[in-house]
Amino acid sequence: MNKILTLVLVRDGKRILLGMKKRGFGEGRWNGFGGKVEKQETIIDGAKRELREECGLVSNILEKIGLLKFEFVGDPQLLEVHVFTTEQFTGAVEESSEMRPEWFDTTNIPFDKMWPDDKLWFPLYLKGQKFSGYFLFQGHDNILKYTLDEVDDL
Ligand SMILES: Nc1ncnc2c1[nH]c(=O)n2[C@H]1C[C@H](O)[C@@H](COP(=O)(O)OP(=O)(O)OP(=O)(O)O)O1
Ligand SMILES: [Mg+2]
Ligand SMILES: [Mg+2]
Repeated sequence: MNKILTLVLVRDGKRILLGMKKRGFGEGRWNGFGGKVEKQETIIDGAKRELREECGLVSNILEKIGLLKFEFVGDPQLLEVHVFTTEQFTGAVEESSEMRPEWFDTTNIPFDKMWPDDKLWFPLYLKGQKFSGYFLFQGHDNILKYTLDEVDDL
């Protein structure tokens, strides 16, 4: 069975909020906010919870914009990441034990310090296009092959 995760990208006009991952999977990389969906919660509730836990923001209006599947050579379990965005949120941005948040201009996204797939699908996200992708990784730095499609519905 796939491992289900969420990823939330917070926008404020031309700025995007990213977090520097301080520990665990993806440590040292900028990313949106998210994580594992727990057994008793829906995917969207998991996304809202992770957003609140990791950067202090509360949003009840998350738009689903992408579905990304990741496979790692030698690991039979696929990661299934449900990607959301929001421009409507309350609360104050706060650093958590997992993430150090920072606003970036959308013309200055730090792709060299992000997961390597991000530079492939972020342009679709930034132009408002929904997407679905699959990436086969060798280790955490090399994409061996991938597919990425623009979709109307997720
Ligand atoms: N390749 C790639 N690109 C972009 N984003 C991601 C990946 N792989 C990923 O896993 N992710 C995203 C999906 C999630 O938002 C995080 C990974 O989840 P993680 O933060 O480790 O899970 P949590 O549940 O928050 O962690 P703990 O609370 O258990 O420490 O990265
Ligand atoms: Mg997380
Ligand atoms: Mg978390």
